[in-house]
Amino acid sequence: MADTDLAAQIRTALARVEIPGGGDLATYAGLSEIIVTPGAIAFAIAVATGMEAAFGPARDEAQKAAQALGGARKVMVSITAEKGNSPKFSHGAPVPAGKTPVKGVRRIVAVGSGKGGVGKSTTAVNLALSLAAEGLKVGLLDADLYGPSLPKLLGLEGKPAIRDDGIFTPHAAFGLKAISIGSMLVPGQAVVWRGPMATSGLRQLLRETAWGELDVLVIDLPPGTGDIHIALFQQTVVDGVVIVSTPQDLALIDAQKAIDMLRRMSVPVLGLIENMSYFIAPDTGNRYDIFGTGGAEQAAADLAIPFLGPVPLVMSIRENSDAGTPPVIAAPTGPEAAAYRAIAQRLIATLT
Ligand SMILES: Nc1ncnc2c1ncn2[C@@H]1O[C@H](COP(=O)(O)OP(=O)(O)OP(=O)(O)O)[C@@H](O)[C@H]1O
Repeated sequence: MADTDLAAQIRTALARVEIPGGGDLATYAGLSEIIVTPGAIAFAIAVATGMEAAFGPARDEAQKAAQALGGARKVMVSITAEKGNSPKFSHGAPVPAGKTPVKGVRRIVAVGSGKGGVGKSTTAVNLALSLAAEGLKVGLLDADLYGPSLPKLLGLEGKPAIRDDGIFTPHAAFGLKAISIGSMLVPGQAVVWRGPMATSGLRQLLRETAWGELDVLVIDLPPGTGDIHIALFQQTVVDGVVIVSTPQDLALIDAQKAIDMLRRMSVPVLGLIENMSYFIAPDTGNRYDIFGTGGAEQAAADLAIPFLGPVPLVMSIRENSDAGTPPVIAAPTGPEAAAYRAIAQRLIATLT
């Protein structure tokens, strides 16, 4: 059945779900678009602030109705308090209480960037693998719900298995436990979830995955600062964030914004990684500091954050990543692997 037909069938079924105050969910103005992918069904019910609990039974019924039609798909129905009515998280506001850890996970390190395309996902994958190479049990979560790249970078195939109790079994990839919303989409399909659905999707990936016991969970964040970041940092104990930047970007205006947000939300900034820092010629192996040296250290010092190290600009990083074999696995003794390993070691020292 086409995804749109299934969405329409679900909407029809929601006509039998009563909502507080009379009426049914299908015609309720707060019902979002119903998103259907090969692995998931997601929609949100926007309610006035204070009405969240009253809508609980309607949500549960909606969940059942969607599950009955959705087969093996994972159903995510979230209730969200209407934006206009909810308290704003504004500059200088105190961080809300209620951050909780993730069961079985000792440390959470998120990888972020001020803007897109700086190599954040590539860095997150190779950093996670380098932490594993230091003997840690490592998980990797692709929280870049709008542009998931983990399936490609790790060569993940197929959807993650879902247990009878609805919990995801993560993929095993080069010794990591990995999960990505991208695995639940068909290739080329864009995620068009609006804020509340995206944050609820992230919450489920984070909390309803069988991580087992992990020393560290690395989270690949979306670029910039948005709903996903705020939701994650409000709800979850994150040990810190690593910021990836490129030398061209070292005015660091965008990174500065990300750091400001982290500080306001009381999330430690673990340090700066300078990606595509210097060039290694593929033929001679010679190093060229094409952007000069010392800029990143200086920028990190200006921002009062630790400098975790540079990663060279190497053709093989792109080629191996595109082929689904991370560079630290493809060439474990190469200069790129050494760079990621040095960063992982500094990070471990920062965390312990
Ligand atoms: N050090 C490097 N040397 C060579 N190529 C690199 C390096 N780091 C990343 N790349 C390449 O740059 C491109 C962008 O990298 P990546 O997808 O990791 O960026 P991103 O910041 O996560 O992007 P997005 O914002 O889209 O999620 C990819 O083609 C990747 O292979």
